[in-house]
Amino acid sequence: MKKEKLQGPEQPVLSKAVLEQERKMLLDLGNDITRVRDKNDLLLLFSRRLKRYFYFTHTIVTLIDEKGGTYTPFLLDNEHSPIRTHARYAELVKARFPLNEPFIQAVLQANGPISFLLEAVMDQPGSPVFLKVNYEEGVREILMTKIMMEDKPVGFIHMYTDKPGSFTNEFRSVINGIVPQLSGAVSNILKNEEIYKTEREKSFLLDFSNEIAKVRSKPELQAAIFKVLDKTMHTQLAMIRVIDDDGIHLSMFMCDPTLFGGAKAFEQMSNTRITVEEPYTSKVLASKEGLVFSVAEEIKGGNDYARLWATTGRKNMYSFPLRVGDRNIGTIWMLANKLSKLLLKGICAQISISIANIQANEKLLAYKKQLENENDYLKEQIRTIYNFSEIVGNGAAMQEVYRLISLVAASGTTVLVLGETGTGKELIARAIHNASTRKDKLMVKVNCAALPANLIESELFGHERGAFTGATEKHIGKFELANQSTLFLDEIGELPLEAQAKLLRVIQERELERVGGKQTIRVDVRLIAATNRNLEEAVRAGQFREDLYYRLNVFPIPLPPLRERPEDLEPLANFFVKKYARNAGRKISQIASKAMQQLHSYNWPGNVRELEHMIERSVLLATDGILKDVYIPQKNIPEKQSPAYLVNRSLEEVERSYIIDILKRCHGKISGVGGAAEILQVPGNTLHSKMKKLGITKADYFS
Ligand SMILES: Nc1ncnc2c1ncn2[C@@H]1O[C@H](COP(=O)(O)OP(=O)(O)OP(=O)(O)O)[C@@H](O)[C@H]1O
Repeated sequence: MKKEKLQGPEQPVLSKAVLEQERKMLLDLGNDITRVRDKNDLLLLFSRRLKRYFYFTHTIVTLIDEKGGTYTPFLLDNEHSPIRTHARYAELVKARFPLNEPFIQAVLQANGPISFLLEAVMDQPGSPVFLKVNYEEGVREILMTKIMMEDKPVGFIHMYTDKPGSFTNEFRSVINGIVPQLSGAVSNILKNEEIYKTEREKSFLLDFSNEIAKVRSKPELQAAIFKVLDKTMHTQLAMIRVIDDDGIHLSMFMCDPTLFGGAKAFEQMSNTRITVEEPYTSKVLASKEGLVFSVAEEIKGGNDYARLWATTGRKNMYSFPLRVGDRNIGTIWMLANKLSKLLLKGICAQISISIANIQANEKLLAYKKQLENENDYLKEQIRTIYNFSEIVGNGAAMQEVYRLISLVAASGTTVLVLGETGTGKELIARAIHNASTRKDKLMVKVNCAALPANLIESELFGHERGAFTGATEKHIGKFELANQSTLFLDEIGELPLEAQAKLLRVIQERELERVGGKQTIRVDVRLIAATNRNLEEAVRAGQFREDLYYRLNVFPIPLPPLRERPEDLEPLANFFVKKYARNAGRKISQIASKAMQQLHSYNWPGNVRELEHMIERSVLLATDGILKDVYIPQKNIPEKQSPAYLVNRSLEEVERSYIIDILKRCHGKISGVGGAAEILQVPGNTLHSKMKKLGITKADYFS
């Protein structure tokens, strides 16, 4: 060590006047300190007071870093410091000076203020550069004293003069007396700063948390992160990597592409899929509160990434594990000179939750999409496998019908199709049959309403030759015909009570005897019954056996009337236009919107059958390629039809009105003596089919 001029710390003998001076100064300073709001004001007041009594150029306060090892400027005298214009000033005010060098060690070991001639110490090995800089600006001597807090040095007061010898005994004695007060003030400032910083950080975190709570998607999260890093942390995101579902790999989740100015190396790096074992990543993931990598140190250590980091001019790479609870979900990387740990910790916690939410949301959306696709696929499958292609209508009501069909079709369960006349009950029965294992055999249909009461049994169960008058041949009944297939009992509600009892027995026993026969015949028949009647009411009215009702009502499929599924009207109308235009060899491709409106305004008591007939008629009457007119039934049709009324009506309409008229006259009796079929001179069955074709229901002739 070069020879240095050490003054004090021996206690000087002070005159009364000096003591008085010191007391007054301490008092003044005490008052000042209570008024100080800004930390630099403290130093200014201190300098000004002191300058009233002593000569020196300027003063600064440095603080020892928390972790020790260095000290750094804290309070600056921006008014008087001669080095403010020095080229290295900006560097000096931010610098960290090591504590383990002889100059500052001498200060630490001294029991009070200690002064040095700069010339003597500035060139010593390890001496802080501010000594030389001050010397270059004309400063010649420095007086230093420790600031103590709870018996520990926390910093230093530096006082400088351009006139060696300025730091007299009196001066040093006053400084010595002032130090405890100054320490208290510095300590208050530090505490206040800490509180203020914490408050500010908390408020930033609150703002960020509010912002991030609104985030629903990755781009929104990116915007929120970029904003907080830029505005609050004054840094940029280098990268966020998230751990893949396999728990091993990490993929790039987000980065700020502007940070490295589109460097190829970054692109390469971000596209590389790394694992949790990658040395840096594993260190970060294992760390409790993140790691800071010094860019310079990393370059020295041969870290290739660090060369890229250095291009930003920032000193450190901050990396934090992204965690939700105890689970690591990724890592975040930011380049900065200095970042607040508390703030980083809070921000990373929020980012972690947000990423986890977005991932969960993305998974949910993907799952939903997959379910939707599966649903579409299954619907399509149901339609193709079960061949519902001839059934038109895709509205919610029909979807439910298709679902029920697909549930029941493969089983042998008895099905009861319920719905108004013309809603498509037979179509549904066929669809069930076609989707069942019995599809290779024909479905057998019996219309229970169309059979004369005395023939029903024979029709269903067959008869032996000579069983009754007219039974000249053995007759195989529909049940036997439908063995290993499906028997469709249409209009089951019309079955006479006697036949109901027999039917019940066959259903229960799965065996029958032909009328007039002795032999028991086992049958394997799947039953589908349909009715437009309210069977429960019929049971209550004693018209339908309760036990049979329960046997049939195993799996009911209700078919909604057309007026309750208007969404199906247009597809159905278009379907029938195509069908009947093709049948008639006509080129009609669409229905005019006015006609469609008319269709929608009608409430379709005869349901799809009525619509079908109306379209068939309209197609035949159409004059060009667009169906402009539909023939909606007129209400209040006069009882007596005048010839004028018959004008412009189709043959079918006239036929329909005529049959209804006759049925009305016969009080609804179709076949037998005095029945409509007799008057019209056609067999009962023929009249029944005709009525069905023309959509004539009981409502027409009983009204
Ligand atoms: N969804 C539909 N898609 C295509 N055509 C349909 C549809 N529903 C009914 N139809 C047609 O309407 C007409 C009447 O249908 P179906 O005979 O099945 O009705 P229903 O309910 O059995 O009538 P009823 O009670 O009078 O016996 C048939 O020509 C049928 O093809």
